[in-house]
Amino acid sequence: MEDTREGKPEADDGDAALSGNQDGKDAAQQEVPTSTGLPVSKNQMKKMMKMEDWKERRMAKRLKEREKRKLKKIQEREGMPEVVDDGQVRIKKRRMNDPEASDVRVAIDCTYDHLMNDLEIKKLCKQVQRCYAENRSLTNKPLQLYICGLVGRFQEISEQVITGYKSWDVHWKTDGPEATFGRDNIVYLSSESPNLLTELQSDKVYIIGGLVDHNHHKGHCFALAEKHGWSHAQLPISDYVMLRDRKVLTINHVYEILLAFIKTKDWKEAFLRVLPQRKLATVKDPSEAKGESSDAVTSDKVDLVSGEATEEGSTS
Ligand SMILES: C[S@@+](CC[C@H](N)C(=O)[O-])C[C@H]1O[C@@H](n2cnc3c(N)ncnc32)[C@H](O)[C@@H]1O
Repeated sequence: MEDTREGKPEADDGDAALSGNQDGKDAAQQEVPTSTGLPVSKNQMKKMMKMEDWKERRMAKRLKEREKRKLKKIQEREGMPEVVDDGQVRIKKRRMNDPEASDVRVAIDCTYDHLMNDLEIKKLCKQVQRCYAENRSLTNKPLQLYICGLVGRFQEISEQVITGYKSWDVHWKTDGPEATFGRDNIVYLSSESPNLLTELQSDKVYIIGGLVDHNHHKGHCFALAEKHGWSHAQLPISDYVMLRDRKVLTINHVYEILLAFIKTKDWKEAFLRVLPQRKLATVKDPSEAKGESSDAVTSDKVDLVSGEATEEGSTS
């Protein structure tokens, strides 16, 4: 079994960091605000970022191994070609202009710099990177992936954490969604919307809020869509599966669900493919789903373990 302790940074010695002279703090010990509102020293923030880095590397390694196993299975089943380049074996990746690519447009709206600290923007970059990797995977049919708001801290941090992002096969945009696509073409995705998404149309652009906020800004994107008069919709989760807790998903899970839906044309299959087992409480019978309309929107606010109504929590 993999030794997950390998390369793990030292545990947070926040107490030590805080035990210095509080009056004469040096630069490294100065406090910086966090999204929780609790101040932490620069040292602690550095350690948190290091720990985060380590977790991401470990996760990336696992994902890579999982992807390798997945691809091997596909190759065995479908005989997908491996491209041999300078003696290196590479797996051919999908491109957005492949003949089999979808013309459905999905954009990640990265205009929320002002609501995130550096660590959260870094997580956003990683989730965007995951969306891109999934878009290129042979297991999927690529969507037209747009990334809006490539300016400011999002751009600076992307440059630090994503090697070679400029040459990615995505549509990079500096403006926000309305300036890029026009008000009438937008469907902003939000778990708070009372509308359920049923189909994906090529004349619309489906916007995912690029906001990693651990739900500190609950309902922010929905309020924004309402304010600007943009159409909005939530994924039809409640019609097909019951979640253990909240239905606010990560950016990459939302993107992967859209990819899976484009591939399978089946929402239930898309949710089951993407949502982690631990998130699922139960799977609905499709006949139950038929005829359920927006009433179903409220049904997953019932905790299936306790049977009580829950306040949606936050991890995204
Ligand atoms: C981590 S969530 C951000 C939550 C944030 N508090 C907000 O106001 O949107 C990232 C984005 O994923 C999309 N999203 C998450 N769960 C969703 C759901 N159940 N249905 C539709 N979109 C969802 C939304 O576009 C959301 O802005």
